Amino acid sequence: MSDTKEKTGWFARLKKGLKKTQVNLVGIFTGGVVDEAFLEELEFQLIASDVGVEASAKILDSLRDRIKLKGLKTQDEVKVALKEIIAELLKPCEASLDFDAHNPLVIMMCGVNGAGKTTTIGKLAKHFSLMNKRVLLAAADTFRAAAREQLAVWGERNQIEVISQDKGDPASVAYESIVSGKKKGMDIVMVDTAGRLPTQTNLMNELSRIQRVQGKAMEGAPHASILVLDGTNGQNALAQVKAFDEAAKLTGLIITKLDGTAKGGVLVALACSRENPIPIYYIGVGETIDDLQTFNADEFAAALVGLDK
Ligand SMILES: Nc1nc2c(ncn2[C@@H]2O[C@H](COP(=O)(O)OP(=O)(O)OP(=O)(O)O)[C@@H](O)[C@H]2O)c(=O)[nH]1
Repeated sequence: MSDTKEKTGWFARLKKGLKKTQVNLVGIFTGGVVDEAFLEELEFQLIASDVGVEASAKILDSLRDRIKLKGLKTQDEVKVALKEIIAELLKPCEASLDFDAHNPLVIMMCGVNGAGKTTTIGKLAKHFSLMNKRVLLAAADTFRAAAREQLAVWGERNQIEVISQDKGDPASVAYESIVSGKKKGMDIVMVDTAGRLPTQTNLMNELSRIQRVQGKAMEGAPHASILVLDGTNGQNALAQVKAFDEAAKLTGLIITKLDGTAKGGVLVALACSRENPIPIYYIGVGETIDDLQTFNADEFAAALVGLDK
């Protein structure tokens, strides 16, 4: 995830992944004049990319100021300014996990059904073990047998230990995994939880319980409480963040499937949705392990408007 060659490869993948979102946004930069009609069309396309009405208005205000201040004339100049404004808005969301803060670092993943939790855990576990971290997985999705099996098969293939219980209590799977992780000197314990909808009150309460119980196994656990969001959900992500934050005290987000959607602008909406936006740890633009990378505001903004870094 670090050297320049890998980074270049990732940027190309990110740009390709965001193609569907880019198409409409980039399509309006035809080299014509920068007039009111052009700016209104740009605002419309931002809204269509799920940037949201408020965030789009904010971007356009800043853009108009910059056009005046810097005397921008061409659409190319406006595109660069647009990229800079989006990058500035996204910057507060940049964050990385602090692997040295706790031993083990306990990470809990939650989200709606099919958001990509289990596959993301698999990709991250692999990334972490390539960083020479010892990883333990807790299959606290006791609801769906297939999810447990998916994690078990994956763990076996990658020589990563997975703790699970047949029809067990998810909170106790999480608890026991942390105790075991401490005993075995693991660096990271990752807890998978069952998919649930914000409207399923009993399941959201269960998530709160899974979260609370971890603190009994280790002070401050889970140290990272991550909501995995399906990028194709667009603006619905905002409601999911609110509900899961209330239930699981989120520390960060991972946004998957940005390759399958024209709604990639939702990251800007998330960044603008509150004064202290929830950090974005990783984003996913495909099915392979290399398609999940740390979130970088500059790269994302450039890829979104179809510019090079
Ligand atoms: N195209 C694409 N597909 C992805 C990405 N991330 C995950 N997926 C796919 O999304 C599907 C659902 O992923 P899962 O990991 O099973 O989702 P989950 O959240 O664990 O599902 P539940 O256990 O039902 O809640 C799988 O087919 C993944 O391969 C991504 O970034 N891009």
